[in-house]
Amino acid sequence: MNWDEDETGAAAERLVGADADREDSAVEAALRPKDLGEFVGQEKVRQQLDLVLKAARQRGATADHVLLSGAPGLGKTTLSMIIAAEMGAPIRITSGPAIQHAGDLAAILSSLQEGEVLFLDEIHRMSRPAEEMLYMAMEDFRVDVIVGKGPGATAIPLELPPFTLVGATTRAGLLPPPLRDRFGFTGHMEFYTPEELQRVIHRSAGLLDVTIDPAGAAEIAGRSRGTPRIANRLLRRVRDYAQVKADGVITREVAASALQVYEVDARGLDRLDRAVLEALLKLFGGGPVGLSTLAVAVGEERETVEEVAEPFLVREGLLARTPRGRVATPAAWAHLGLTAPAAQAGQQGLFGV
Ligand SMILES: Nc1ncnc2c1ncn2[C@@H]1O[C@H](COP(=O)(O)OP(=O)(O)OP(=O)(O)O)[C@@H](O)[C@H]1O
Ligand SMILES: [Mg+2]
Repeated sequence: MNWDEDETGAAAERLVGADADREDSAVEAALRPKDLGEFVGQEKVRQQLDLVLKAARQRGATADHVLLSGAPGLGKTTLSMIIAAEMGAPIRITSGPAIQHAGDLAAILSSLQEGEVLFLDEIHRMSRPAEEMLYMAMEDFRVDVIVGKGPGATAIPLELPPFTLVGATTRAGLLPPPLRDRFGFTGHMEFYTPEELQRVIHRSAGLLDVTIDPAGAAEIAGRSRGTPRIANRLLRRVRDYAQVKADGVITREVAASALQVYEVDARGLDRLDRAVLEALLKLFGGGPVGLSTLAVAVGEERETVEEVAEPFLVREGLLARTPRGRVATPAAWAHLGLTAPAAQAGQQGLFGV
């Protein structure tokens, strides 16, 4: 969806990138679960949302505004569509960056039907004036439309039908508190467990008419970085391989060979991730080393290393950011099959081991 925005080239083409690429956008519609029952994992959010929606339905009311926060590819857009489907309501989809002026938002709000779901993706990227208009719309179902300019400008109040705002953000921390407070329910999406991803993969394989055995699904799940979008993408690449090189059936061996071809390793690290780790271990003895030095060593921009490779390495407990620089953890040495030098052993206290 946002492959051409604030992303480096390296990030945009990554097989293990969490943002949607063009192909994803085309096939995702077909793979999206249509109701809460089909939605895999996220037990807590699902249960809570189920209650919110059931209660609203019983009262014959419009559901409260919902905020969904979580990393890219975890199912925020999917869940917003499920909310509309569960409420039997139409859905209007827009995004923060698409709303440049308060007038853009006023136009959307004033054309909503009663009970409609308004999905506002990347809500943290909305302009300030639009955000303020949204406060009033969410709370009082009313907006003030400003007509004219300067001293002669007048505010014309406009009543809105009750609607449900579903906001999505990858950065809940960036939302101003007044906006956050106006949501009746906030769902925090977590990364998926390998078992949950396995279920996602089996489900998608069924829809794509691909034969896969449980071990094959487990192999792909383990490399999908806790993210259904990546799981679905890897499944499609493995399917290509299975079709060309094997008899079309995805087994553990087929999945592992395919992902080796695509340079996605057993833990979901790709070439860039491994290059960063290898430089850190082999050239700098595990660190600490400054970000700029590390970036030069792998021939990448500082930002690419910091924003594209590091977050996952940190999440996986392979790399730590310390005030003195980047440091490899014992798990990093183990993952690359290398032995930490003796001096490194003394640093292990850093990681509580
Ligand atoms: N719980 C789930 N069960 C099954 N499939 C899922 C689930 N969550 C996400 N998916 C699949 O993952 C893909 C990405 O999901 P979605 O577009 O909803 O993510 P997102 O959180 O909106 O990402 P972004 O932050 O990039 O907008 C979809 O194709 C969907 O089919
Ligand atoms: Mg989305």
